[in-house]
Amino acid sequence: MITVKNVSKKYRIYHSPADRLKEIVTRKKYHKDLQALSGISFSVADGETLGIVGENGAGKSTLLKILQGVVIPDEGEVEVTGKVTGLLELGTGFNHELTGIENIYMNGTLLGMSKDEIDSKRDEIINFTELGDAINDPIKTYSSGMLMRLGFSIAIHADPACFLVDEALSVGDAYFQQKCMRAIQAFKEKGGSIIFVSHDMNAVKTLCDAAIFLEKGSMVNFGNTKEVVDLYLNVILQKSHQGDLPVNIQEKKTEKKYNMNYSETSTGEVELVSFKVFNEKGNEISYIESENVIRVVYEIKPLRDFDEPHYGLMIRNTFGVSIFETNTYCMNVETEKIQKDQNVKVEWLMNLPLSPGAYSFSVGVANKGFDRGSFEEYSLLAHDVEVVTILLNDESIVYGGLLNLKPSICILNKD
Ligand SMILES: Nc1ncnc2c1ncn2[C@@H]1O[C@H](COP(=O)(O)OP(=O)(O)OP(=O)(O)O)[C@@H](O)[C@H]1O
Repeated sequence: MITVKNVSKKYRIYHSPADRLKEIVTRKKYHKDLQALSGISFSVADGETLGIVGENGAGKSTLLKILQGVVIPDEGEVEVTGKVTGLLELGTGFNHELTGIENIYMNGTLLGMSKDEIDSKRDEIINFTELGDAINDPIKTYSSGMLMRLGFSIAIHADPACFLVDEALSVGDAYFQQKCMRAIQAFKEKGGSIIFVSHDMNAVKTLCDAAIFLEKGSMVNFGNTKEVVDLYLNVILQKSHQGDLPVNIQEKKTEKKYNMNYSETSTGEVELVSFKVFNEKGNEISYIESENVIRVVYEIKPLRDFDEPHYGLMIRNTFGVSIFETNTYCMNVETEKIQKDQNVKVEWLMNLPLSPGAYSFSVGVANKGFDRGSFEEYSLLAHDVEVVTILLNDESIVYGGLLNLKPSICILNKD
């Protein structure tokens, strides 16, 4: 169990090391303060995974360092039952002149392991790294991926109560990253808590039970992962929008025109008038068997003229993970200019080879596309306007995973 109460941290920024000295000698202020964290409070129960999201410089690493005891907060308290270890800033706690094995002893001791404990886990730690003979070489010869393998292996074997995971994990190759994720999952199943910092929103949604959105050191939101991540993505969208009007985020509650509660990021220049899903026979549906064709129809009302409008659709699973998303710009579909109050009906026809479950639909309208799918103006993003349940198709093969890729297979029996 981790409890963080009202934690704040200020850094002093000096232009040069000389300013630090001048300040001591003259007792005049030669620094400016940077509030890296203010008034952060949350708790993480045993077996729970908490995600932390936020833009660069939001204070995520500072918070992790405080939890690990590497940085002392100016105010507030952190209570941890047990040990906190993790993979922060590759190479911290390592001596680069020493070998991999020597560093296991040194770093293990720093993480609170006794010599006997390290002796007993030494082979397990080495085997997990799969570094082979390189474990006897000084770690100054290691690549960042090799350092990460060593750091992760020591940290996860140090018997922590809470494991901190940040972007350092991403320097590992795909094989080792998956191995780490399996080890983290096993740690969680044994009742360990995890704090996960990532810019990969799909990973946060899949792994975390709750999430925190940090902005400029303050907690903007703490709670349901999907809601926190959606809010974060909406804020990012607001910042990429270059139009004259600001994009506002609102929680919409409407009469049953479409789904009851959905969140909308909008400039107020486009309204979603209706949203419906039909089967092949033209009946409106809220459930359908997998691998059937659906027709999605939505109508929008522009409240101003658009020169280069584009229309998008996104399908997400119950974790909020995007299963498929695209738009007319990405599909190279030419669209016509639209004028104020001239409603537009957009129809999508597609097959849904998705595994059984509930899926939500989101609608986007933007103006002036560029690059591989960015827009100058994000006029409307209405999340989760409708939910459709996909039922098992008895005629389908039995498969696991998110969707049926309908493979063909060829087996050659050699004599
Ligand atoms: N040792 C330090 N001295 C001075 N300022 C610092 C120090 N460490 C961090 N900061 C500042 O504190 C703020 C928060 O930094 P932090 O590294 O915690 O952000 P972050 O959310 O982890 O960012 P990123 O996503 O880029 O890793 C930033 O403005 C950063 O410049």
